[in-house]
Amino acid sequence: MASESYPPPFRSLNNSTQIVDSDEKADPVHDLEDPIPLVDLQSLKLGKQLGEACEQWGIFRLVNHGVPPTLLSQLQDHAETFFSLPFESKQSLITSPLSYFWGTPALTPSGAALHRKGTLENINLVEGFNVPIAQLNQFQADNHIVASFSLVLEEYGKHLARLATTIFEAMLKNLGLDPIESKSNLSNSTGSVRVYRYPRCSNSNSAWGLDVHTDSSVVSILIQDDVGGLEVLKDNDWFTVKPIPNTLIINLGDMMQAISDDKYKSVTHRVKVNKNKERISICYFVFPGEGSVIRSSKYKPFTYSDFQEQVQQDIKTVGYKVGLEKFKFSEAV
Ligand SMILES: O=C(O)CCC(=O)C(=O)O
Ligand SMILES: [Fe+2]
Repeated sequence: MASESYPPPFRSLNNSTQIVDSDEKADPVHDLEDPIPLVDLQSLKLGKQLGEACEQWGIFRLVNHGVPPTLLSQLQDHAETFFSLPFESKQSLITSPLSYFWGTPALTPSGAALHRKGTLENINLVEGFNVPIAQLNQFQADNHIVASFSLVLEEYGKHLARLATTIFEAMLKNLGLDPIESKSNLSNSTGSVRVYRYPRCSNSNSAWGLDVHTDSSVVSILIQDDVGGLEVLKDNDWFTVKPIPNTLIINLGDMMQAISDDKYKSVTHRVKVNKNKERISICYFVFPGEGSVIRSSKYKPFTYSDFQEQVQQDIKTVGYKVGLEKFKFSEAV
């Protein structure tokens, strides 16, 4: 892979003079066959499988999801082609309402990278671009690589909206929540796709692809290539989310944890970089509608924009996202 495709600070990551030490980071990771619960979208037992996975893990693997395997492989091929373009071309080709970023997954509402307090010595080894799906039709793509990628993303976006709605409705049913009252807590017009590339890094202990975090979304829907690196926390143990072709990974985010009154978990996860291979993943995040208030017994009523504002402020001042804790009834704001 031509190193000029990488953001400049990533170009020395495979420098052979770097010390390569053991593969293990501080905490051990369980590398079981496939620990992640499986949910079959076509199964009559969907509600039961889903409820258990959401309560115990906050993440599950979705099968029989109806996204054609050809579409999934097209997405992967387009992402590889795009990321291998020179860094400067990627910066100039991705224009508003899309945005290109690297070094952090934290973005401002307009899509610019939001660098944390005390950063640069502490960057995440990731580059990507953000695509607000509802605004994709406003994107002027003059370059043919980007234009054909955006058509594939538009097609994928329709499947993602369908899946997010189906899963959300099944979760509401499982929680015994009123589907009409809770409907606005998921709005597909807020959906955005992030396409990521994680560089390979000979010293994979030196930095993370993505630091430990929870997603702020209602749900996130993720596909990954065959490299692996995503790890999730359950009951103080880390587990690898293996790459399994044609399966989708569904993560619950902070909004869903609050909507469920803490019955469901917003899963804690992180991404490790690989010593030998770069990795591509494509993630969809969907949020409550604008002005939609989340009410529960654990948290003060809040909207997603209240939450997002608080997160941005915390990243700038404390250096990390504090998250739902800030909205707990017992917390002083
Ligand atoms: O790349 C991945 O596997 C996960 C990405 C992720 O966790 C995120 O964007 O929030
Ligand atoms: Fe995440």
